[in-house]
Amino acid sequence: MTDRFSFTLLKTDGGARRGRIDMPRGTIRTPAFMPVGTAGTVKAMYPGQVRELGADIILGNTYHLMLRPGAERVAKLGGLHVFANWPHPILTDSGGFQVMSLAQLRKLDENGVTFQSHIDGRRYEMTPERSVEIQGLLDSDIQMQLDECVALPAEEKEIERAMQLSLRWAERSKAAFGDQPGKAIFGIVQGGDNERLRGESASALAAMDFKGYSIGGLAVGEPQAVMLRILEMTTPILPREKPRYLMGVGTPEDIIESVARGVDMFDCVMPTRAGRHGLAFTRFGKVNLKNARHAEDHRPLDESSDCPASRDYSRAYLHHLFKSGETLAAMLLTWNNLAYYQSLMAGIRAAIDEDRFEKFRQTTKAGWARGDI
Ligand SMILES: Nc1nc2c(CCNCC3CCCCC3)c3[nH]c(NCCc4ccccc4)nc3cc2c(=O)[nH]1
Repeated sequence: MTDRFSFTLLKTDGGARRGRIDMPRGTIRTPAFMPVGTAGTVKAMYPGQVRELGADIILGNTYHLMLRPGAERVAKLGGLHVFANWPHPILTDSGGFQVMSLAQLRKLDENGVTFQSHIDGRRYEMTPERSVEIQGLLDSDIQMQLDECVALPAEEKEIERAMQLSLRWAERSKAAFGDQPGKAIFGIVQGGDNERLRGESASALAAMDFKGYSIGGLAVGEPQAVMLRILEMTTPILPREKPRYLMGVGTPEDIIESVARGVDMFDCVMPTRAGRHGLAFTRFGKVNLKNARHAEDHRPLDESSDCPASRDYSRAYLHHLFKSGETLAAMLLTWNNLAYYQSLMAGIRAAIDEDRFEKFRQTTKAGWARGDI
């Protein structure tokens, strides 16, 4: 065990990196997929199940928790790990991205963002300092600076304004975080789809000596090719010996292509949210179980899987559960999807360990392309 945050780059294979983050609450094997939790655990899953699937770390939801039950109350109840019975590492976002996508009547200025709760209309002010305070009250292990993410496409001057503001907020967030050896705060690279601005953001943040770096401002409406081009020119500017976290990404294909371009950590609501809506991720591709073509298909999603949700239930039964609006539908498909995502990450890590990542990438993508499954 360790009393401080440390990242070890164990191996590289082309652009892909295999690493490990050691923290007081546990070790995170990278490349890592981090399931998104709402009140600190993952919808339709038991914490123990999420852990058994191989998740070393999950996301907590700063925006949601600060509104209800409130960060101070979570602290009074022992912090998020105790509250939600997840004793392993938790990463929290700063909340700014969610404010801009979920809150009403939000106003952003130099000091921060003020908004009204979408739950009860109460007014809040989120500054870099308050965001760090909230993430501290949640007892988050890996915290994010407050930043401003612009949706794409956007004007260059708008992207530049938001990127420069985010750099000033990076300084304030890091100052507010201070020195907490067992925890980390990450800077967030912005700059939209503009390579000059991305370079300025990444270089300035690298000089601020954060313990890790998030790549923000992507998966916000740009084509995948644009996201990958930005990754290609951003990761080489970031310190090699620190972890890179691509925020909000993504599909299995996004993940494998981003690993190839030097990304270590991922989060996305896709496997959990899509699972609740009937979309199954498998090694053969995606299956929409609400589609009538599954109504009499006795095959499971993947008979060779070691996940009961993928192996022990027919597509016909899953189709029935979704058509009937049964709770078990969301439980089984969330379980299948997280099992698939974690098995993909385990396959990526093993492939890098054994110098066969490129072969793994081609074989895995070919499996998805099998079409009618
Ligand atoms: N600070 C910050 N966060 C970002 C996030 C939120 C990452 N997930 C947090 C997580 C916390 C707990 C609750 C859930 C969210 C992003 N998510 C996406 N794309 C998602 C694209 C997407 C993918 C699938 C479905 C919907 C949307 N781009 C993002 C860019 C940024 C960014 O620049 N700055």
